[in-house]
Amino acid sequence: MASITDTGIEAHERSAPRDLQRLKIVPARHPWRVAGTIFAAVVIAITLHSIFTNERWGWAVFAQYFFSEPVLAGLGRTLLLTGISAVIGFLLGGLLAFARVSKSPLLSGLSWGYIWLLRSVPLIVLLLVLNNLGYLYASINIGVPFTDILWAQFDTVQTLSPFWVAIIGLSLNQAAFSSEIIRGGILSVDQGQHEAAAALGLSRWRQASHIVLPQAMRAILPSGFNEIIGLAKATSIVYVLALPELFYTVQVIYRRNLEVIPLLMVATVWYLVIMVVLSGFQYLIEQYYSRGANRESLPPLVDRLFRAIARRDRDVAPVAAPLSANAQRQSGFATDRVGGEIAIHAVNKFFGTNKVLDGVDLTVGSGEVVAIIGPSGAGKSTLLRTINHLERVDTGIVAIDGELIGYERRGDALHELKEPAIRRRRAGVGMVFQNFNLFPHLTALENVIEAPVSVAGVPRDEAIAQARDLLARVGLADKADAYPRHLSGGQQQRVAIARALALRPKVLLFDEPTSALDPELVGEVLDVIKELAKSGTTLVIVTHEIGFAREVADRIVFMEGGRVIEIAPPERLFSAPTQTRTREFLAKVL
Ligand SMILES: Nc1ncnc2c1ncn2[C@@H]1O[C@H](COP(=O)(O)OP(=O)(O)OP(=O)(O)O)[C@@H](O)[C@H]1O
Repeated sequence: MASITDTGIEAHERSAPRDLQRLKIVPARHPWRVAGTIFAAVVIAITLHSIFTNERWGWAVFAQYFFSEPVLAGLGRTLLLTGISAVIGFLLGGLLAFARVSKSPLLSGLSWGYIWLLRSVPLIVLLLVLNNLGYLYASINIGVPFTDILWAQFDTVQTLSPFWVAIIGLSLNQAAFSSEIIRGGILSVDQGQHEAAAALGLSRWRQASHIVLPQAMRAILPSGFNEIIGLAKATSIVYVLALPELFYTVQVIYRRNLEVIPLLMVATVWYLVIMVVLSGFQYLIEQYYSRGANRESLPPLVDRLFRAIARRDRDVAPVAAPLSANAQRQSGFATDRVGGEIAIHAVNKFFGTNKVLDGVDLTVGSGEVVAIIGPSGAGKSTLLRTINHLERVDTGIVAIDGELIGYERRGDALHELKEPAIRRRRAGVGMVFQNFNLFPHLTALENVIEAPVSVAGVPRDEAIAQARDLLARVGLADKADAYPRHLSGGQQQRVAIARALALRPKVLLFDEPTSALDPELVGEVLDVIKELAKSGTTLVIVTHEIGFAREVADRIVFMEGGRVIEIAPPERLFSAPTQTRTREFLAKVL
């Protein structure tokens, strides 16, 4: 009989691997794969043999012209046209993409019209029209339109040389296509990323450049490089302008010496070289933007190189800025914080015809911990999101310490504030989301310092020291340089809590902070929130963890159908609820 050891593993189960170790491993045979490989090798050998032994390919002529001066000059022009048009095209394309996704119908419409027009007109037609612009407009005037004021005047034909016509035509055409690629990348970024950035108070520009675009790049790069490779080849179309780029140059030569094939090979091999170089760049840039995107880490050397490029080494070297012994020992949060007072009065909110908040009144005192519970669809998350104005209310007011977050009172009217003002007021309200919404391309440390550096203007070194301290407090001192995808769900949520705390908020909102976690990870997040509850920060927690709500909250709010049904301290609400609906709900969940 197999014996049970102290570790609980039966003896025969432990001895089995030892038997297996003696066995020889025989790899599976794949005869068809071998046959296919031999066939492919034979085809390649025959092709190469034919190419290099058939004199008609004219390799001697090829060698004579490959590095010849006119060919190299043509190659230079091709590279210049590709490089300049790609840069202008993608910059203009980026502006068009942001205009297209903007909330201004005029900007969006203008962008749509441009893309529609330029994608419809064949490139060759565009180039020829631009080349004949001098016929339509004899001069280019710079001044004030519809007046006689004129600062400068240029002759169109003289100014627009074939080279500049080619640059303008290729760039305008490229912009239309690349804008759609960039828009696709922007749309691929999860909505939660925008919300997390907004909740941290990041400016529009910072959101776009540091949060959205780096993540969008993963979707943009493969199609973007396709476009650039296409552009490198499409430059040959400028032969219609008699501009001697690579292809036009070899055409001129073979018309003279009739060595068509060798000269076409000269152009082909140079195009192949360009493609190899571009593909190499594409690989490196794709690797750079895949930091943190995959579960697997990058090879250590590549990772170190990229960190050095991003000047992040000093941020993440675990021994360079060790945690102070004091911080290592700390497990709780400073208890001298002054929490904000939240006043929610007569708030109504519709989604279409669905009334999701119905006359909600609630005040939360400074430093109080309030848990909101209720059935699914009760409006709990929506109410929470109105507190930091991620959700606009239709009527009613939400104020923190007497200050309305999204509005300004002028006389009898509430005027909606512009984004920068809302962002400033939001800085006092931290938010932790159900799905964490950490920025996946930034390490844990970089996630935490993002708002202090870019919103509060804290010097970077100071922000890093504070962030290390915060990460230590949530038990993640050793994970500062880990990307979110390399952390467990519970660890990610604790980083999210550290990030929300980094701006020292007066109020902290938790939107079902443990719903996305496996049961064994829930405890570690709840422990951090319990510590926070003692710190004096006002906490509002939407949760389905009834036991936790009972333990941590000063008061429990029960909601249903968009209305607050009952508010009471936990000991009263759970033992003697006054409302029938509360009783029915608790009977189901307790
Ligand atoms: N962006 C939206 N557009 C339309 N309807 C929405 C939107 N967000 C929420 N709702 C609706 O508003 C109601 C309240 O949703 P909310 O997420 O606030 O509920 P909840 O109490 O937090 O539910 P749960 O516990 O399941 O998360 C639901 O009927 C939901 O379908």
